[in-house]
Amino acid sequence: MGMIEVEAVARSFTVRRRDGRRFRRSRTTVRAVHDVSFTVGRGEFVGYLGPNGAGKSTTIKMLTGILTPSSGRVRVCGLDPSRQRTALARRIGVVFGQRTTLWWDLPLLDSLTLIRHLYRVEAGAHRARLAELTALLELEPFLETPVRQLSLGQRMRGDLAAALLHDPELLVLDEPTIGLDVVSKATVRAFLERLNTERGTTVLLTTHDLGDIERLCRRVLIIDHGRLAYDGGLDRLRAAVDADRVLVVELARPGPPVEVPGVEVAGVEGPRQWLRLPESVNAAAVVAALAERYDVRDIALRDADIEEVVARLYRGEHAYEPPGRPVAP
Ligand SMILES: Nc1ncnc2c1ncn2[C@@H]1O[C@H](COP(=O)(O)OP(=O)(O)OP(=O)(O)O)[C@@H](O)[C@H]1O
Repeated sequence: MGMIEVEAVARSFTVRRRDGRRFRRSRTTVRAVHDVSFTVGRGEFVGYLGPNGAGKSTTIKMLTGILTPSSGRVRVCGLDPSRQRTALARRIGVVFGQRTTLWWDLPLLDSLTLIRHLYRVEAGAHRARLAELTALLELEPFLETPVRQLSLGQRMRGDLAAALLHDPELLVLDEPTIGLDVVSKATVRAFLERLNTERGTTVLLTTHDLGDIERLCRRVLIIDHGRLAYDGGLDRLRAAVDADRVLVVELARPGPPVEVPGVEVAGVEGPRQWLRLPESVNAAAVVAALAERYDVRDIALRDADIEEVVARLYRGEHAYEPPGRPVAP
């Protein structure tokens, strides 16, 4: 059984639009999520990405029981989220980077204590877990500070603790590093990595931050216009969009495209040339061949970076086909 099971799920919204003329309204249907299927197994760390308005929040709301799907089937920890929302809340943790679940006017410690009653955690277990999370997230210096006075990074650490006090099997994160400084981001990422590898907590992470993805996710799902555009490893994502590495060669002087077996010149600009290296070609051999035949000033190998890969995918330059099921145009 998967920790998260999403089967042919769709969710649409009816929106009323006011026409130019007064009192006239027209209804249109927005398909926020359209025929999405995926399974997340226990212990996975999965990134859920897509451009603005793609349907990420709608999916997360269906997984946490805030929204009911228009059609299809959702199971999280074996439960139907919209029907068994309270039971599910005891088994999952949810953090929205843009808003806090902590009590604004109370010291952080009071919030974390109150949460025990919300989830009906036994006092001894709560005390132990609070001590553990306080150490891991370095909360000690600001436990007595009212939440409103915390920095964004401190507040996020507090929110993570709040979401994890009842030791959930699954943690769902919506933009947890948004607006954080470099140091706070690093702390949060290191913590999430430990949570997943050492405690085995399953994590589903929505983010626009590709650093989060590269650092943490072994698998990514990409949603675009409400449809799943990709489901696979980070490496396969890179490979699917562009298997080629690019060699940037700086020659002593401008000239015609260089000729090296197995290599295609993708661009020439004065003395600089861009060479595509298919995966099968050994970069060192190409560099050696170039140095032998040409007057080379500089050479740099550039890996396709994930940012570029995802951007291309968003622009639809690569269509993902789920196994056995072609994607409709
Ligand atoms: N309650 C709603 N009523 C009407 N339309 C909605 C509602 N919620 C979402 N939508 C629409 O559904 C689509 C998907 O929205 P959603 O918030 O899921 O996207 P997202 O991927 O989370 O985007 P972002 O990265 O900007 O948060 C959008 O077109 C949005 O306008």
